[in-house]
Amino acid sequence: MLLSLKGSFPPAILALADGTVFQGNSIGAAGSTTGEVVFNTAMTGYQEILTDPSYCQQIVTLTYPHIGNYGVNGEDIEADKIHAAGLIIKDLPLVASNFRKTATLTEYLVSGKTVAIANIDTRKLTRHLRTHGAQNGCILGLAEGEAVTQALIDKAIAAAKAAPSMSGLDLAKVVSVKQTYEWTETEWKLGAGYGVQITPKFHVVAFDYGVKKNILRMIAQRGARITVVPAQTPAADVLKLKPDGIFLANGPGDPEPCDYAISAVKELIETGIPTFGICLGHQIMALASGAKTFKMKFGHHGANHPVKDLDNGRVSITSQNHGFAVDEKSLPANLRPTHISLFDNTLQGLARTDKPAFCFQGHPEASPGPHDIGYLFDRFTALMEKNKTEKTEKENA
Ligand SMILES: NC(=O)CC[C@H](N)C(=O)O
Repeated sequence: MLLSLKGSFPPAILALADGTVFQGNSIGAAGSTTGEVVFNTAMTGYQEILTDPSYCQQIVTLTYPHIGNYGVNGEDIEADKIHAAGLIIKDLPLVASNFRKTATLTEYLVSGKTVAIANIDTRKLTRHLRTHGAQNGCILGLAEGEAVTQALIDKAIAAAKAAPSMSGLDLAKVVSVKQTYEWTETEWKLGAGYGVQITPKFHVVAFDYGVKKNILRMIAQRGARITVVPAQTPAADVLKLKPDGIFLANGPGDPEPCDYAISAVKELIETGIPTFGICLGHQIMALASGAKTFKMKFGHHGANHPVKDLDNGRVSITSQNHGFAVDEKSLPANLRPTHISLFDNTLQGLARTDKPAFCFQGHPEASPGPHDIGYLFDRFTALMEKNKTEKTEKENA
């Protein structure tokens, strides 16, 4: 199976910045791409991963060996285009089968102009990244009839070395929407597809730092209409929209240079409007509260990460995708740890002790991944409900 596949796809080169070279086959667009090479251990969800804006300028290697076996469809997207800079896999099965399939993975990668490489020893590559840390890489996908030469290998290594470091990169404002828009779509149901929120109780303003659609769906499902605003929207403009709740989205890059977001969030939390942050949003909330973030060695990317809720000892299996984390030693007195990773004890959740604001480092919307920690969306709704009731009582008093 693998032999026939190898014969039908042109060669490709994967070079890491430290000079390590792998050779495989090009299964996406021909051409070259660079980015930070990270590994993701999820067994399914390659389409959601490719379209997750948090993967902007990252090349994703999937440790699950068979990728592409259920093709792609029009529903499993987390954004309107592929955001990952490239894809690295082991085996592309010859047959893709699923009742929702509209195209094969290869067709999707080619139409999305995404460079991808298959037939790579992804276990070896992952061990390398775990030992030496995430690093920049380059995939060179050759055209039909082209052959690998030492000059091309040298070119790929040079491109990997020249790629910008993820530390210090503000990518939230790059991927963010430029215009405000309204969102009412709810969660997917078998046989019915996505629904629409027609009787919203709450109005949520969501900062788009690179938001995944399933987050918006899960908030809408719980009774909200959402106004999604660009990453650089000032706090005053958000307040004009009279939100019942504020949501801080996930997003790519380093949170530290996002000074516009940090100052807007600082101001908004002070107003007492319930605020919930996910991933980059979690890091921004921490920075806005006075904590610090740091770059991890190889980050957390997968759908099998155990996280402990420190309030009740409950362990959830969670979806994760981050390369930075909040430094526990830097927490101010009004920022309380609520969750930790059981893989490496890094911080996974925080809550303000003085304001109705909390955040989570992993991905409660999963997509892909288990739904164990979906209760955080209910917590956000409960905070909005409480705040609304208190406001009405005050007005009526
Ligand atoms: N998924 C995210 O929001 C990622 C946040 C941030 N870019 C990180 O890598 O840590």
